[in-house]
Amino acid sequence: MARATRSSTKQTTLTQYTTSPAKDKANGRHKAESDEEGPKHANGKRRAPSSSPPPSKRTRPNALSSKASPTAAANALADPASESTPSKARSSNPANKVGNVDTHPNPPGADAPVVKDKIASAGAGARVDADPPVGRLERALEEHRKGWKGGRGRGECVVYWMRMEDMRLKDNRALSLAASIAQEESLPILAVFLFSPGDYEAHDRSPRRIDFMLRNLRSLRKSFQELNIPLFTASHDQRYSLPKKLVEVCDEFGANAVCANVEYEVDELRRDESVVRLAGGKGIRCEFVHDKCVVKPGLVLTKEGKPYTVYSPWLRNWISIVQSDPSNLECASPIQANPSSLPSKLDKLLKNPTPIPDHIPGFECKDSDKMSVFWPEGEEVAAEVLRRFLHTKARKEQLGGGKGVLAPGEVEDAKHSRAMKYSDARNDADKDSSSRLSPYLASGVISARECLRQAVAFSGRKKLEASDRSDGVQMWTQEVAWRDFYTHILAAFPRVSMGRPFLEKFNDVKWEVDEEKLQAFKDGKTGYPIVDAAMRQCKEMGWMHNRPRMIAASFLVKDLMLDWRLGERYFMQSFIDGDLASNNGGWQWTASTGTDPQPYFRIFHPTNQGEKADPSGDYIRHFVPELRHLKGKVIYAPSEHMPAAEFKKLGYPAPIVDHKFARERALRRYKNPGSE
Ligand SMILES: Cc1cc2nc3c(=O)[nH]c(=O)nc-3n(C[C@H](O)[C@H](O)[C@H](O)COP(=O)(O)OP(=O)(O)OC[C@H]3O[C@@H](n4cnc5c(N)ncnc54)[C@H](O)[C@@H]3O)c2cc1C
Repeated sequence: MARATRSSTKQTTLTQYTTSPAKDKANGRHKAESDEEGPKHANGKRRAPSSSPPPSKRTRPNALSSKASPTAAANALADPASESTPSKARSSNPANKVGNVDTHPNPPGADAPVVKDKIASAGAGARVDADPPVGRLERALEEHRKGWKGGRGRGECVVYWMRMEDMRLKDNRALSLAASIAQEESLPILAVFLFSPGDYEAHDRSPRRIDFMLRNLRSLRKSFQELNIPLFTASHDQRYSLPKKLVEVCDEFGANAVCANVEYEVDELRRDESVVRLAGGKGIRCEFVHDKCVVKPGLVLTKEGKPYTVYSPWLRNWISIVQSDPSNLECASPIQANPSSLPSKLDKLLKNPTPIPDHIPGFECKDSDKMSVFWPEGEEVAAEVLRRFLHTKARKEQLGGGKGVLAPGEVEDAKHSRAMKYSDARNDADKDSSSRLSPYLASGVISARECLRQAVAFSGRKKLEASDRSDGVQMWTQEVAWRDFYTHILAAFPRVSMGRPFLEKFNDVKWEVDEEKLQAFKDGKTGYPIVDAAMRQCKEMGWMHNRPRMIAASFLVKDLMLDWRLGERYFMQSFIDGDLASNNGGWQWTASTGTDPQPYFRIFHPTNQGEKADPSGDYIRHFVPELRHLKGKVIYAPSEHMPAAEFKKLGYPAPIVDHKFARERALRRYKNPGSE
């Protein structure tokens, strides 16, 4: 019988979603922030980030009426005029249609207008922040639990609804919970995965991310089969009616209960709220549990009980919560196999599984073979990627995709491993200095808890410590915490995912509209070698080292003066590790519009940044072959250092913008949003 120990199936509930954000004046730091240009105070210190003005008025959350009918809830979710995450244009895919209203009115390629359409109004943003969807889901669950009078009594299974952010069997809270309910009710587990192209489209999912999802799902199907657990798959085009589809599947297989891990994007939370009402109305027990973050969003609060908006004090609080409550890092109970004899429908499904397609139409991954080498799928792979980070040395030949994250030739050396050297080397893009776990964490192929448990065990400490930035492992722990931080921000201030800047005062910053420059940026042809190497790494690997991500993002926003949302979107559409919270957080930090952002007057110099991020120049040489014969400093700014005729022979573009001019323009426009 599939089962798990209930005690370790952590089922956390929301503590508080406040009605006004903190005016947190504490001075937080983002990684690698000290080498930008910018005015200094007389004491030599750079100015602290400006504090973050909240949307002016917030109202108390409206408790959802317990009398709301399932249909009403479903209709509310399906209302195209509701403040859901705005969508992008892709095609005439029927998924774009809600009733007769086309939710994606712009033709593909018209990037600038599409981004405009993705921006919710200030009012809509403030309203969604005032009553965040995660709180609404929690309240719906509470009502559901209170009103629960037992299920159908004669159900045939318990459904674990897997989604694209929790693609693992190990340390999976919703799966463990499903297993424990199944054990109590003496029922088998059924795993369900519903493909939702409309959601992938609305969230700018990249074909590589979708391909990675499909590859992992195939690997998981085998693991499920070994446990006699059938996996049901189906594709559903109308994303707003996905809750209905799920409940139909539950009905078809006679499910008593359905369990899933919470996803923190606005649309997903609204969808799940609808699932609770629809399924509850049919006598199906519903459980959504917190799993993505180490500490549940809503738990790390200021003394005033408000969400933090600055990283450093948030981190201190986060660490003390993790240290004082070991259950935060506890592994969810392993599940056991289903009984050998299954109800006939499940038995049939186990023997004749529903298909996992090669691709999802509209998301064909042209370089799937290459991606499978760079980023192989599966839980064992993720575990080995983590092990190598902790135990093996950095390699120059691994700066690109090479033979992938599991390329042979690794050198075991726990004393000088990438983790041990992380404090000093994490910003070096010219070798594999970081873990490269982000694709696995973003798809939930490994849990953040597991990463931290392994890091603690490796360090020989008894508990998580993360205060010492000179200690590689502790420093890395703080990076994993950024993932929690940005998810907490998304949960508490959901408007950030609706195109709204966290610092509303920067909403009016004037952006350029320049398709040619945008294209040059995407193609890695800006004439700034470090930016071009970064953008070509993105094209080549579907991934980028963190430092080049920051440099490239800064170049788009502050040098080209193009809307940060264009870059946010392009990264999501390109990366295999696309995660809405981290991507949005990274872009808003760089654009100086986010929580605890890079102050607007500190502008990366793309040439100096090249020298810092790529001290050997090998990163540029690898990704920009036109420059592979250049030696010394010339590689960071060839047009400046070489005679014009020599430079021309390289076949490499001259800079598409003058940095000095661009810097002054950015300072002007940020200082007085709305002005030229
Ligand atoms: C503009 C921009 C966009 C970004 N978009 C994404 C994205 O879509 N998905 C994504 O996972 N990360 C994103 N990041 C964060 C970061 O760049 C990547 O997580 C990191 O480069 C992944 O490499 P790694 O796994 O080797 O990281 P490591 O340095 O080994 O860190 C370990 C893990 O910690 C987490 N992490 C580290 N730094 C950050 C950070 N600044 N913010 C959030 N999480 C972090 C990641 O899960 C990462 O895998 C973005 C950063 C910027 C500046």
